[in-house]
Amino acid sequence: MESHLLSNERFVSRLRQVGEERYHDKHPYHIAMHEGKLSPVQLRAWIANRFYYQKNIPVKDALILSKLPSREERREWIQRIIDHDGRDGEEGGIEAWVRLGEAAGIPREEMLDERHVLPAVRFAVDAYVNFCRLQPWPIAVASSLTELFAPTLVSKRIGVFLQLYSWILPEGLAYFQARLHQAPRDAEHGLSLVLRECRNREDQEQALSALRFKCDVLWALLDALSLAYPDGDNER
Ligand SMILES: O=C(O)c1cc(C(=O)O)c2c(n1)C(=O)C(=O)c1cc(C(=O)O)[nH]c1-2
Repeated sequence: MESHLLSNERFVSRLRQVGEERYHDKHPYHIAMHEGKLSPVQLRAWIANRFYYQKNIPVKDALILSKLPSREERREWIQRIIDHDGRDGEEGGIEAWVRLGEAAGIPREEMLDERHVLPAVRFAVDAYVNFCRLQPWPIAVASSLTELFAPTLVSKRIGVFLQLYSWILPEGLAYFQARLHQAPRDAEHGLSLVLRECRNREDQEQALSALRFKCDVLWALLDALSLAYPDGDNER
């Protein structure tokens, strides 16, 4: 393996390359979603399973928060937890995701009691939380850098849902709208921390591996959905 430090420019381009190769927008289930080809059953299954990812995001962010060395860094990072958990007067992303489910016809209690969450989805998401629990914080932060690729996709998804899944009530899309400004801010902050902290090639390679691992988490989630909700099977 090469051992020289990558320039910031080269390092960022390697990080982006990970997304180009294996971000979840390349998964057949995701491609079908964005082509309007998912049945209501398949799309509801995606929403109900992604809820388990959403509810665990602030948990993994709290684990990272607990390791950040300075007050300034914690002050910035804590916003991610507030974005998802909300606070008085702000509903937050988890509640917005429940409302997305309701707009798609999934009763609130069915989202909250996790009855639709597939075992492999649970294992993949738990693996992400545990990765952030166990890894050094700059590597855990690197795993969040899928957020570099999310905004373009989420902005496309708003149009896709409005046009191709018009049976979903448009007020359910508030979650995605909020992410359009939250995700670029989070990605920029995360990237600045990773660039600052990864000061040798080994660290940089670990950060790249962390990002590949995270892409695999998102990919595994869609693999599980493909298996449980194959094309042409609208009964479950
Ligand atoms: O809908 C998506 O395609 C998508 C992808 C990702 C991602 O790439 O991990 C996140 C989100 N959405 C998202 O809404 C979100 O809050 C989020 C937080 C994180 C993270 O790892 O910290 N990823 C993502």
